Amino acid sequence: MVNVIELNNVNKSFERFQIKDLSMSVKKGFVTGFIGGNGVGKSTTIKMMMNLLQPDSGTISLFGLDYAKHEKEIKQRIGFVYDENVFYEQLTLAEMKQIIKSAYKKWDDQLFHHYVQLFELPLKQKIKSFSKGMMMKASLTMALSHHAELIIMDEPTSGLDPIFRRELLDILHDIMEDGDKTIFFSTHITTDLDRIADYIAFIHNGKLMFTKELTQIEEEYAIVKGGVELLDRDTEKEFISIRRSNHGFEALTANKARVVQTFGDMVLMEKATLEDIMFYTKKGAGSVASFNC
Ligand SMILES: Nc1ncnc2c1ncn2[C@@H]1O[C@H](COP(=O)(O)OP(=O)(O)OP(=O)(O)O)[C@@H](O)[C@H]1O
Repeated sequence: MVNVIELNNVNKSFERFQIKDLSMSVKKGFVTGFIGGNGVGKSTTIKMMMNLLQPDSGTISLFGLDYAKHEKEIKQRIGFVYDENVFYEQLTLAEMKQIIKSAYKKWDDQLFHHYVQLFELPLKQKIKSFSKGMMMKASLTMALSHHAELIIMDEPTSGLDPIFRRELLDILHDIMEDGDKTIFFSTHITTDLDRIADYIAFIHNGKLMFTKELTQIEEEYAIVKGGVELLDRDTEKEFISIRRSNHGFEALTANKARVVQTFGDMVLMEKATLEDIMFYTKKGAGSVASFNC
């Protein structure tokens, strides 16, 4: 399988935060959701993928090319949606389009007008008067109008109402139909990913915890519930972190099969959502941890 994005041993330090030895790849022809809590390094990673920020060390390549020699070619092939306004606010959408259009060889006016209509965007209204949702729709329209092979989006669904979020996911789904496109996007709204993602990349405190197929996550992870008398120094090792209450414990495992071996039918197992995985990983922070509630 071809990788469209590859990061190898990437490090980036700010005063109070570090991306640590991050290696990850994004597969061509699939949707990868990039998840993690607030301030864990998602936007920093995406900015490095877009060459808006340079790593201190490590390598980054897109379509097998590096930015040092091929920046223009790479940027032509990417549709980028950023969670901040990147337009000139004094301009109308029609005027802004003329500027963006001139930067792309494969710009498609017909496609642009298709999305303008679909998203019900006003062409002649100044961008400064756009709502957050309209701004996101305008950003998407620009990103989708030049036949990009790779769509990279930082929090595209944040600030959107549930109906448009769902519509957006349908549009992304349609874009994937031809099999050649790749989508990589960060999100806090993990339930969106159930609808569309093939792979999940999970980052925590600047470290990549995993990139896995969504189906593999479902096979490996589970929430386990049982009585606290089942827990001791050995059995606790089965869990990423454990939540104890007066009624018993609830814990996240990344190895369902071993939990069955260890506990048999003395515990209950439920599907772990991506939110569960993020929550328990944060509580565990790398080592087995218990917390009370
Ligand atoms: N230019 C910068 N200078 C110093 N610190 C920075 C800079 N950019 C980001 N940071 C810090 O790096 C950390 C990670 O930020 P980043 O924006 O990558 O997180 P995120 O995962 O996208 O978070 P969120 O989901 O809240 O947007 C934060 O603590 C942030 O304050």
